[in-house]
Amino acid sequence: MSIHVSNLYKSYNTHPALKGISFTAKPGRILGFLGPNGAGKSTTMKILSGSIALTTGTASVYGIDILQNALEARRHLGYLPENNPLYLDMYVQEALAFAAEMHHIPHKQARISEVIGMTGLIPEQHKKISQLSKGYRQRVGLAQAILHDPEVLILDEPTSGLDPNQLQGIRALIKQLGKAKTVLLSTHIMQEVEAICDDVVIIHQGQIIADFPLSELPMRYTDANLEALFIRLTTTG
Ligand SMILES: Nc1ncnc2c1ncn2[C@@H]1O[C@H](COP(=O)(O)OP(=O)(O)OP(=O)(O)O)[C@@H](O)[C@H]1O
Repeated sequence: MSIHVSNLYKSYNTHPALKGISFTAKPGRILGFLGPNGAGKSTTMKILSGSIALTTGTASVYGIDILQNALEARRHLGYLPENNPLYLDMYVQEALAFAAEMHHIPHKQARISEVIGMTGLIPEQHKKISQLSKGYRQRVGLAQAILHDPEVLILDEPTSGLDPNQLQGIRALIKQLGKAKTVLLSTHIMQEVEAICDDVVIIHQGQIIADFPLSELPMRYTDANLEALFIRLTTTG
């Protein structure tokens, strides 16, 4: 019940980006949200985070309807948007203090220090964001997303463009976070899904074409692995 999407439609002017999608992401599990470029992943995540409006349908975060009670739904949600927009001129501590202020977090400095520790930012915490490597910038984005300790995390391609060392660190962090939270994660890296996700939803041309627990892949499909299944489902029909 942590993220529930029901019959969701979204059109950009006349272009239908989502054509009635429904799925559920469950607490304590990481859901890999997969699909080719332009399938509708970011659109879905933006709607859930309240960044853009839906056309029709319903969605809830932590049991709270995102239209009827948008502010309350957002309190329970941490969102890392695609391309992780950050204020490059800010220092790490400053950016987190700004985010803490927005969320009205009590004992601000203690929580910032805690999150800096959790996200492995201690060695970089006194730098400007513009001085950080891409991997550390992702950590700042994640730190901002988890600062208010939301039950639900929406991460739009959190590992894109990272080198293998940075990848490993960020994946370990997401896996750790996923033990206690509901995580909806989009990625194009099938290996990553196999490494950290519990559930898989595949979207293609604005429609859900697969929705299953990863452990059931061999029982449900004859494809050799997730990549083979993804390619078969998104290049036919
Ligand atoms: N602001 C917009 N205006 C018009 N069309 C848009 C807009 N944003 C997205 N679209 C279109 O909606 C569809 C879904 O796009 P979306 O960004 O949700 O896909 P995605 O699955 O996140 O893709 P990618 O993997 O490339 O990030 C695409 O056809 C895209 O061109």
